[in-house]
Amino acid sequence: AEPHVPDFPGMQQFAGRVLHTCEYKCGEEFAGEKVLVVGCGNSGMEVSLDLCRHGAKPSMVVRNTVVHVLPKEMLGVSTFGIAMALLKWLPVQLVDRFILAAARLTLGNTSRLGLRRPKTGPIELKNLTGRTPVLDVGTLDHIKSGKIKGGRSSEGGDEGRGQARGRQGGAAVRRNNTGDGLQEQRAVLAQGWRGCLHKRRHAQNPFP
Ligand SMILES: NC(=O)C1=CN([C@@H]2O[C@H](COP(=O)(O)OP(=O)(O)OC[C@H]3O[C@@H](n4cnc5c(N)ncnc54)[C@H](OP(=O)(O)O)[C@@H]3O)[C@@H](O)[C@H]2O)C=CC1
Ligand SMILES: O=C(O)C(=O)Cc1c[nH]c2ccccc12
Repeated sequence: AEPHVPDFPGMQQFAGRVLHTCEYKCGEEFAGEKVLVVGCGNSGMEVSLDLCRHGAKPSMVVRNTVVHVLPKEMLGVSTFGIAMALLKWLPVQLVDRFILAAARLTLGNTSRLGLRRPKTGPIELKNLTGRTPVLDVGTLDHIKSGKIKGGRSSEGGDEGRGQARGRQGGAAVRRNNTGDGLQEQRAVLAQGWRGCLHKRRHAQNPFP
């Protein structure tokens, strides 16, 4: 797969350096800097957390705010492992209900952070559309405490996916709508990858 760097119009207007998550190594070099992170998939969440831990000030821009965030582990056991084990005995819908109850207990109500859950459960949704849940490794805590700022890209949202990707990403970078008016010095694009996996995922009807 290849890094997905949409060729969007706002990119030229962004004064700082832009890099893709594949070029991102460690948050150390970003210490003290405001950094824009575009995309809230697993990479965007992990990069934001790493930046935060290294004293940078990440702001995330999110296009599709309807997403399942699950704890990566529950009491030290991988959520994915638990889900797979339960699926041997129980139907998908029931395992989804269990996972969601556990997520609610450990992460709280994610919609208060602007991340609303899809109506379909995480495993069923994965089976239907290929969209994987976002596995939280501590990023949500920093979003809650305000150390990681969140903003929604101005255009589009939960519909108009696919074709409009580049344009919306442009708007996201241009707008810098995360609060204090200070321009981010650098942006990390966490918009995923282009490859066979991507094509397969978007060939089917996207959620909902
Ligand atoms: N520890 C782990 O388990 C990890 C797993 N991974 C996996 O690797 C794969 C790739 O992950 P990742 O690199 O995060 O990519 P993903 O495809 O999972 O996430 C990309 C994110 O960028 C957004 N995005 C894409 N294009 C645009 C655009 N033009 N404008 C604004 N937002 C945009 C997507 O939003 P939208 O939903 O709107 O399309 C989505 O939130 C995934 O399967 C992921 O689960 C990656 C890192 C760690
Ligand atoms: O991104 C990964 O590594 C996953 O395994 C994602 C995933 C797919 N289905 C799940 C059910 C519960 C927890 C994680 C996943």
